[in-house]
Amino acid sequence: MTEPVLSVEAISVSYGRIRAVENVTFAVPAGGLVTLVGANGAGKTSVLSGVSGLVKLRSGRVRFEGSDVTKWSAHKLVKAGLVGVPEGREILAAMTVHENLLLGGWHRRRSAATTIDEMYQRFPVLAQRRDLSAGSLSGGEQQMLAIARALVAKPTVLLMDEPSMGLAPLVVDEIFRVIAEIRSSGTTVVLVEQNARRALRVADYGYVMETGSITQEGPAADLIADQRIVSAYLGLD
Ligand SMILES: Nc1ncnc2c1ncn2[C@@H]1O[C@H](COP(=O)(O)OP(=O)(O)OP(=O)(O)O)[C@@H](O)[C@H]1O
Repeated sequence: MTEPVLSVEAISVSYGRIRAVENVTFAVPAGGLVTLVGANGAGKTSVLSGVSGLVKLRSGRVRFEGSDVTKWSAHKLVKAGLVGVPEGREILAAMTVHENLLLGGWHRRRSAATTIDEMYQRFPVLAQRRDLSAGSLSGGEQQMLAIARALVAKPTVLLMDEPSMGLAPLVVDEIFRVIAEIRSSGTTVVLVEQNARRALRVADYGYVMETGSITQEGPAADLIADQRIVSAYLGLD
C-alpha cells in the first residue's frame, strides 16, 4: 500500500480531567474521502482539533506527507496544506464575503487572487454577494463561504467539521455535492459528520466514534450495508 497522506497514530486529547479522545488511529490515502462519524460529543471535533494543531495532544503522533507534524502549530500546518473548515463555519460576519476569502489566502499573497477568482466561478452565489457582509448570507451560503475560504489556502487535505449542521435538506444536498466535487478535483477530504448515513454515502472509508474511541471501521459501503451498525450508530435517515 502507498503511504497515506495523513496518518493519525494513537492520539489522545484531554481537557483538564475530561478525556475527549482515547487512542484514536486512522489513515487517509491521498485523493481519498474518509469520514469520521458518531453522535454529538463522541470526540470527533476534538480529533480534528488535535490533528490540526488547535489543541495539544496528550499522546500519539500525526504524520502528514511523510513528516512528523505532531508538534507543528496550526498556522504552519495550514501553510503546509492541512486546512480545516471549522464547525459552526466561523466566518467573520462583519467583513465582506471578499474579505473573508482574502483571509483564507493570508499566506499566499498575490497568488491567492487567482484562486479567489476560481472560487467565484465555482460558487457564483459568492460572486453575487462579494461586497455584502458575510453575516447577511444564509446558513448554506455561509457554509459555502467557509468551504471556499479553506480552498483558497490550496489544501492538500481538507478537514471538514460537520458541514451539514443546521442546514435545510436541500442545502445539505448541495453541500454534499460540493464535497464530492472537491474530492474529484483531487483534494483529499476528511469529513466529520453526525449525519452518518449521508457522510458514508459520499466517503470511501468510514470510522465510527463512540465516547472518545473508534469502535468500528470499514469501507463506507460495508458500514452502510451492515444492519447492526445502521441500527446502533446511524439512526434513521
Ligand atoms: N474545550 C473543551 N473543554 C472541555 N471539554 C470539552 C471541550 N471541547 C469538547 N469537550 C468535551 O469533549 C468531549 C468530546 O467533544 P467533541 O466536541 O470533540 O465531540 P464531537 O463528537 O465533535 O461532538 P459535536 O458534534 O458536538 O462537536 C465531550 O464530552 C465534550 O463535552
